[in-house]
Formats: sequence, C-alpha cells, structure tokens
Amino acid sequence: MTDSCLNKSDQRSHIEDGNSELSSDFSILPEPQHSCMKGKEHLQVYLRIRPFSSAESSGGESQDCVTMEPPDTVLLKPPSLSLLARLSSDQSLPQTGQRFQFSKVYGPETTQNELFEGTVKDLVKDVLEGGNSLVFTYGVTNSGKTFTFLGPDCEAGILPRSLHVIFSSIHDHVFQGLGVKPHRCREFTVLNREQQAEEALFKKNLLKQFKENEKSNISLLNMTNQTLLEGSTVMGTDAAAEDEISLKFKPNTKFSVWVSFCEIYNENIHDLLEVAPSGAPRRAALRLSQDVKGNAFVKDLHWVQVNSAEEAYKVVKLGRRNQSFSSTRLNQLSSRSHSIFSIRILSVEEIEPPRVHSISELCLCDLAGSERCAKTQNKGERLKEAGNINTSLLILGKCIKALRHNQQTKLLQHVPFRESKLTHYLQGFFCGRGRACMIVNINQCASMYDETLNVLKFSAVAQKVVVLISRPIPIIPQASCSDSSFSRTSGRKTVTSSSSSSLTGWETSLEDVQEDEEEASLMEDTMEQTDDRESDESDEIIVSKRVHERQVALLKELQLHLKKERAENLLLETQVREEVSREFSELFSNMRRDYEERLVREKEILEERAERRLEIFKNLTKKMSSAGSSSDSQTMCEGTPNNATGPATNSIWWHLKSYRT
Ligand SMILES: Nc1ncnc2c1ncn2[C@@H]1O[C@H](COP(=O)(O)OP(=O)(O)OP(=O)(O)O)[C@@H](O)[C@H]1O
Repeated sequence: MTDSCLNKSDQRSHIEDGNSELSSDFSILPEPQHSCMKGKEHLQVYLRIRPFSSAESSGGESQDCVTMEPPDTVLLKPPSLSLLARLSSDQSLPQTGQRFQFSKVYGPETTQNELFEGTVKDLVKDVLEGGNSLVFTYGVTNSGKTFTFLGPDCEAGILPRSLHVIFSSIHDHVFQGLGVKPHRCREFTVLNREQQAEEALFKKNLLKQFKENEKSNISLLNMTNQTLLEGSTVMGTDAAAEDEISLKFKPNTKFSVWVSFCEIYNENIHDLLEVAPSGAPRRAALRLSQDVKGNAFVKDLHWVQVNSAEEAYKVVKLGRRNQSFSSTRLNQLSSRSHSIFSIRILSVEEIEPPRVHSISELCLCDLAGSERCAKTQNKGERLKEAGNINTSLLILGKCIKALRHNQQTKLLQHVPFRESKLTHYLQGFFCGRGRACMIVNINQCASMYDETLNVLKFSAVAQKVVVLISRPIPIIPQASCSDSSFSRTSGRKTVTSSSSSSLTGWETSLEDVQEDEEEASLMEDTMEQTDDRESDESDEIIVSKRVHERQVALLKELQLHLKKERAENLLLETQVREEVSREFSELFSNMRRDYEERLVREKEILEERAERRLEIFKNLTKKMSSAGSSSDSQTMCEGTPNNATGPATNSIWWHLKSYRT
C-alpha cells in the first residue's frame, strides 16, 4: 500500500519539478510572517587555519602571509613572490595586507573538539530540539576541509562528533522500530511489515558490506598512509560524558534516527550507500526533485535507520569508501565531489501506531576544493572534475552575492540556485529552512596566496548574508487515538495521526495544506492508503464527536480567514500593478516629450548651420566674381593658392576648403 503511495507521490514530484516556485529564486528573505518562524541571523562563517605540513615548512611555504588577530579577525599579507606583491613592489607601494572578519577564527593549534564545541554543537542541539541546520566546509583544495569534516579516528571531525553527541544525548530514548521513515524533504511515511523487513534487510547487507570492506580498507590505508577510513569506533578515546546535551524528554517520546549519504560528482548525484551494479564504474545518477513547496530532495536516495553512533559511523565509512577521491598534485587524497551526509531525527510518540511529532535535519556537506588547473596540472578526467567543482563553487558564490544584494537593495536580483545541483539542493537552508554555518578552511602556504585571498573575499560576503531561521510547528500531540481519528462509518475517510502529520515540516501549517491543491490531493492519497489499511482492522467508531466538530469549525474559520487574506492580497497586487504601470507610462511619455523637444532643437540647429553655410558660399562667389582674374580662379580650381594672386584669393581658397571639409 505504501508502495503505491510512494510511487504516486514520486510521479507527482516530477510534475512539481516543473512547477517549482520561482519566487524563492528571488528570495529577499522577507520579515518572518509565518507562525513557525523564529527569527533571522547572519550566516555563521568560521575560519580554520590549518598547520603547515613538514614538507611545506621545509619547502619555504611559510612567509607569514596569514596573521591571526583573535578572536575573529585574520590579516592576509602577500608573500614576497606573489603576483600582487610583484606589482606593488614595481609601483613602490607598501605591502599592507587585508583584514577579514569572521564569526570566529580558529588557529592552527585548534583541536577538533574545540572547533566542534565552538561551531557545530549548538546546531546539533537545535536539531535535537526540532530545528534544521546546515554545516558546510569551504576552501581550496588541500586546505583541510575533509580533516575538519571527518578527521582521522584519533582526531574525529565534526561529523563523527555530531553523531556522538546526538546519540549520547538521546541515549535510551532511541526509537528502534522501523515503522516510520523520512520521506522526500519534510515528510515521513508509515511502513507496513513487508517494507519494514526490506529496510532491515538493506541495513543488514550494508553493515555486512562494511565488515567485508574493513580488510581492504586497511590495505588502502597502508598504501596511502591516511587514517580517514580506519577503525569502527566513533571518536576513539576522545568521547566524554559532558558531550551530551540535556534535553527535556516528553513522556513516551523517542527519537528515530535516519541517515543518508550522497555525493555530487560532475553535476550528477550518486547514492554512496547503494551497491554499484557489478561491472559498472559508478552508481546510477539520481534525480533532484522538488515537493510542492519547491523544497529540493534527492529522489530514491536511501535512508538508513541507525540505533547508535557506531552504527551511523559505519555507514559514514562505507559511503566514504564509495566516494570519488583521487590523488592530485596538491593533495594525495583529494575529494573530487561534494559529499552530503544528512541526519534526520523523527520525534516519535511510542504508541500504536507510532505518532510523529516533528522531523528535523542536520545536513553536513564537505565541499570539494576549488583549484587552479595550472597548479594541480590536472588532465583528462581530473580536469573535467575540477571544471565541474569550480563551476558549482562559482555558482554558490553567485548565489551568496545575490542574496546579499537582495538584502541591501529593493531591486531584487535573480539568485541562481538552480544553476548547479549543489546550490539547488542547499537552497532551502538559505531561504528559511533552518540555521546555516560555513567553516572556511585555509592553509597558510605562500604559493596558495591568490586562492586564499579569493576564498577570504568570498567569505567576507557570505558573512553578511542573513538567513531566516524557522522552526517546525510541533504537531499537537493528541490525547488518544479516539481524539485523532475519524469514523469510517460516519462516511469520512480515516486519518491516522501519521497521515495527518505526514506533512510536518518547517513551513507546514494549515494554510499550506489548504492553499495547495496538490498537497491536499497528496494528503487524500495518504488518507486512502490509511483507509485501506484501517479497514482490515476495524469498523469501530473511534471518533470523539466534540473534538471533531471543534476541528471542523476551526478549519472553516481558517478557510474564511484564508479567503479574506487572498482577496486582500489580490487587491493589493492589482493596486501595485496599476501603480507600476502608471509610473512606467508616465516615464515613457516624459521620455517621448524629451525626445521630441530634442528633435526640434536639433532641426533648428541644422537649419541655422545650413543657412550660415549658404551665406558663406554666396559671399565667396561674390568675392570670386569681383576678383575677376581667370588665372586666379584656375589656380583655385586646382586646389593650390598662389601667393602672387594676393590675400583676397587666399582667403576665398581657405573658406572653400573649410567648407568642403
Ligand atoms: N587541522 C589540521 N591538523 C593537521 N593536519 C591537517 C589539518 N587540516 C588538514 N590537515 C592535513 O592536510 C592535508 C589536506 O587536508 P584535507 O584532505 O582535509 O584537505 P581538503 O581541503 O579536503 O582537500 P580536497 O579539497 O583536495 O579534498 C591532509 O593530509 C590532512 O591530514
């Protein structure tokens, strides 16, 4: 049953793709109007400076280009050999350097734990409380993004630390059932027994694959001398009891945690948890779809339910193993794709059937590094990868710039979210889905000065972008089954708590549901499904009529309110349109008047000039006839004045010449 539900909704997604709301592309991040909005804040931008490697130190890379000015500023000075420095020395200009400000700057000595505590932990807390958050690492190749994101086992990065904190905070409140699963972008689906068995099998096979791969991982590690894929424990010995976040647990409420892992490689999305077809070099490309609200989600992406941080970490490692990375001149283990690890937490009331109260998400992205092909000396496939990486990062830059522009001026600029898969996927987080944080990584190498300067300039713009933070409206927990279900025998369709809440999200409200016909019909589909499922169970009346009537009355009242609001909006829009067209026609008629006046003036000037020339010509002919000398006139016709003919002839010759030119 749910299968067909999924199919239908998936088909719908295709249609929605075309109907997506363009308005969000012009997002100016308006004042929060929605009841679920919490506020707005600047995009948090943190800077991490990685230490020199021994090879870099001995190779003369250390030229004091980067100076930290704690807590939030960095000074970048050109090295003696950089292009800019050459220019400035040529022109005898002082080499001053540029200052950049961040939310906070973390120096080379910063430990992984200090960075996590100062940047991501707060976002994890927010997600555990029902919010949505995005964290992404940004920087040039070999700047330490993957180290920050994942890190070696002995120095776990932000991803394993987030998993550790999530599970140590919810400890014995993990919902281990497979009855509810995240669906699309902000919904969930209820699984029947068969589907639950399929989920369990998929997870079992995945973890089995992990075991099989462990041996080959170790041989890979020996080859590359990297530890990113090693081991199976989260954070090794670094884990501490104080890492957990204290939460207020509602009675009977548990947390169902699901994870997914995908990469964007050469503008194609691949599921890193999918087994590649035998012989195929790569997994099938997945589609980026949208729900009716224009929220992007990856269609057919696998979501795996995890019961512990260790289990989740195994999934991370397995996905990482499938990710595209290769050796370039600048980095032995360079990520050739943007990887996106998502953790969705469903807050579930443990009753029969389970009821979902909220869905929240922590999205962690490790972006591939921008690179100069002259420096990496990439060729063939690597060059193509680099081109795609640079293009998508460029578009991210354009989006950030346009968002910033739209916040500063009234004239809205198009935000090109859809020009790359990465920005399209992340769009929601820049337009009110939740909090966003960027960790900018730089290395201090003198040879990377120009690239680092560009990264810092981009960060300075990003730092000023304001993002809306919305919180999901919690689904009001219903006291009992009888309060939440409609009677079959009263001629209505059965709605279980799950279907009524399957539209949960950061921007779902009654308004959304009623406004959107597609959403409503989707809800009806779900109703039908549930209807069939319930029909097997009982025909009993399980409705509290009083509650039902109250809800119907509320619904009618809201509908009326909505109609009124729509009418008002329509009126306002008409007025605005009229005003705009009036202003434009006034502008055009003014322009026309101006042009006409100019034309008249030009005509007058031309006439005046023509008359003057005629006058000159007449005078000339008069003078010529009075001069009378045939030899003079002959000389004039040949175009050469003759000194012997006297000043009058010369002056005529000069006038004629100037008249010709
Ligand atoms: N804070 C740090 N402390 C110690 N070593 C670091 C640190 N950050 C990065 N490194 C080391 O620097 C090298 C490059 O780091 P990393 O692979 O994370 O770069 P990257 O930005 O992800 O590169 P790419 O974009 O090419 O994948 C690695 O050897 C890593 O171990």
